[in-house]
Parts: sequence; C-alpha cells; structure tokens
Amino acid sequence: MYRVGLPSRKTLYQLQAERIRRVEQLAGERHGTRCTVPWYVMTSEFTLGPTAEFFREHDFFHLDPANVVMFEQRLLPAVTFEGKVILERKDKVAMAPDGNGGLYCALEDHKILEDMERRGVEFVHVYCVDNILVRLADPVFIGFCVLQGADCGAKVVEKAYPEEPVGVVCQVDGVPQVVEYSEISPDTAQLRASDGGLLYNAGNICNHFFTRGFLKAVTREFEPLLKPHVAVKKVPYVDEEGNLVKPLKPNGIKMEKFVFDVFRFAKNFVAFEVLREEEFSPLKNAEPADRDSPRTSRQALLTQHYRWALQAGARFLDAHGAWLPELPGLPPNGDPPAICEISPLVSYSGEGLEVYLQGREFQSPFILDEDQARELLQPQES
Ligand SMILES: CC(=O)N[C@H]1[C@@H](OP(=O)(O)O)O[C@H](CO)[C@@H](O)[C@@H]1O
Repeated sequence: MYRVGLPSRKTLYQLQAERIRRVEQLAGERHGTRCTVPWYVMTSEFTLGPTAEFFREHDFFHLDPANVVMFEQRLLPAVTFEGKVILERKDKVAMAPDGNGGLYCALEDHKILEDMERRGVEFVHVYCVDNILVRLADPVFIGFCVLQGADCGAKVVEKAYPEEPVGVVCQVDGVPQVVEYSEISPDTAQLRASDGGLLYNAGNICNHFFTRGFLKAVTREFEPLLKPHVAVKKVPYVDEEGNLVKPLKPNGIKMEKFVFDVFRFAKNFVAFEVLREEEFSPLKNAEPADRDSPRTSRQALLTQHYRWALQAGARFLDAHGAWLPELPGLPPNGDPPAICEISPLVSYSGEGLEVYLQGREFQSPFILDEDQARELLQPQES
C-alpha cells in the first residue's frame, strides 16, 4: 500500500497487479486464449481488513476480484525469555504473526490448495511483497523450474557484501536449505572462494517456485516438522498496575516459521540466478536509511526503466536539449540521468518497447503509460 514516490504515484500493490495483468495478456497473445493468473495474498489478522479495503477502494486495479484471494495467517503468542506469556492488555495475550512459513498452515486453514486445484493451478510462485522489482509469475523462472522437473525452486542474486541481510541458498550436508542472515555466523558469511568471491554468495530474494503437489505434501506431511525460529523483540506489555509499557530493550521472543524451511523436503530443488538490478530491490527501512529504503527502491525501478528505454532505442535530453548519458555511463546507484517510468501494462520486463521508443527523443520526466503508448503509435506529423 506504500508509495515510494514514483512519478505515477503507484503503490507496490498496484505495480504488482499491473504485472499480473500484463503477464496474463502476454500469455493470452501467445496461446490465443484468455489466460488468468490468480493472485493469493496472505495477510495477518492485523492487515487483512486494511488490505481488503485498499483493494476495494482501487477497484482491484482492474483485476477480476474473483481472481484475488486474500487469506489470513495464524498468530503465535510472544513470550518472555523465561517462556511466560506477555499480556498486551489486562485481558489479552500479546500475539504476533507466525512468520512467512505460516503460509503452509494458512493454505490448509483456508483450503487454498483446493481452490488452486479447482482453477487448474499446477505451479505456484511465492514472493515477498516488499520487492519493487518482483516479476510475478515470471514465465522465465517458472518455465525453467517446470522444464527441470523441479518441485521446488528459488531465485537468487549474487550477495552484495558479507553482512547483507539476505539468507543464503546452499546445501547443508547435501540437503538444499536457506541459512538466514540472522542465523549465519559472521565468520561463515565472510568466507571466500578461490576466485575471491563470497563462498556463500547465493542471496535468497524470497521468490520461490512450488508445484501444487509439493505444497500438498508439505501441508499434509511436513509442516509439523518445521521448527519455529526465534526473534528477540521489544514487546509492549501491561505492568502489575495495569499501565502499558513500551520497553526500550528487547524483553521477549517472537516465534516465526520460515517459508524456505520446506526446501529440504524437495525431491528436485533448483536455484535460478538473476541480475540484482533487474529483479531485487526490497523496501525494508524507512527514510533516511542508506539501503533498502523508499528512495533506493524508487531509484532501482527508474534506473531499470531508463535502461530499458535506451535499449529500445530512445534517447533522453536534458532541459537544455543536450543528450543525457547512454548505458555505459550509468551510475550503479543513485538517480538515473533522466526520469522515465514505464507502466507494467506496457512492458513486463522490458519487452516490446521498440515500437514506441526506437529512434525517438524524450525529455525528462517521461511516463510511458497505456495512453502515451497509444499516442506514440499514431502517425507522426512531418
Ligand atoms: C524468512 C525469510 O523468508 N527471510 C527472507 C526475507 O527476509 P526478511 O528480512 O524477513 O524480509 O527476505 C529476504 C530478501 O529480501 C531474504 O533474503 C530472507 O532470507
């Protein structure tokens, strides 16, 4: 629901909804038939109401509401270091969502796999909502996993630096796993391979592939084997006089299951490496953080779109009519030389832009939405 300050003022959910619409359209064109990608949104008790309201207010971003299914994950009690429950009010135990691995109980609780079966869904793409560049239902990733006969897969990017807060996809005693950033020792995270790169460099971007059959086996058989991870947190509580206390230091433990802890049950697990600048820029911190903030995610998206536009043959002019830098001159971080935002309804991953942009000059800021795209297809006045 968050806006990162794009010229179009789109939220992360809107970008995601539009990517689904575009991928449905591309699939429809390819197969000559109407294609639907149902969207399942897992929320917690705290976020279900506001999320559903937000989608309704925005008319489900023109998706068919019947194809957007929201369901709630469970909560677990927060406990003190001694394992006692914490009271959030005199009459209420403090509870917290059960982590993204709560997915599997929630699938069972809300009969989501049965819903998928009814719709004929065989393959599932699971992702974290915070990544502005996420390619929902990415045909390349899904196609790769299907062709490999995988039951479970993960997209990875090369880890940027040893302390980066991403899990690493690896094998532990020959079994595929993710070792989370909160659980890897600093020494292990620093280890180098013979080529000088990080030994554990496959960064998890929380983009997973599962077959419905695998998810069924997980919900039936493996879920009870998932062990909760503990996170030490500040949990507000009522003291003996009944006053609400907001602790300054961590005073309790929240228990969370991790979505990737099912990888070890896969019969055929695959990892798929992608380019960070094309697919990963998570929003985790408020301004003015240096990393993973609204600013850095906005810059990642706009730099990507600037790159796509140049690759499609566009050129950009500054306010004085001078040409702005081309691809090799692009800085890796920071603002792109010109603002160019391309609607996901026009292009999902950079495809099909030449018809609009080839050999043309644009002034910043430039927004290529569906209206602008139609206009660019009109015959030019000479
Ligand atoms: C339990 C879980 O899925 N953790 C993921 C998830 O971390 P969070 O800090 O929970 O957002 O997203 C990261 C990528 O943004 C990924 O590297 C990490 O492994």
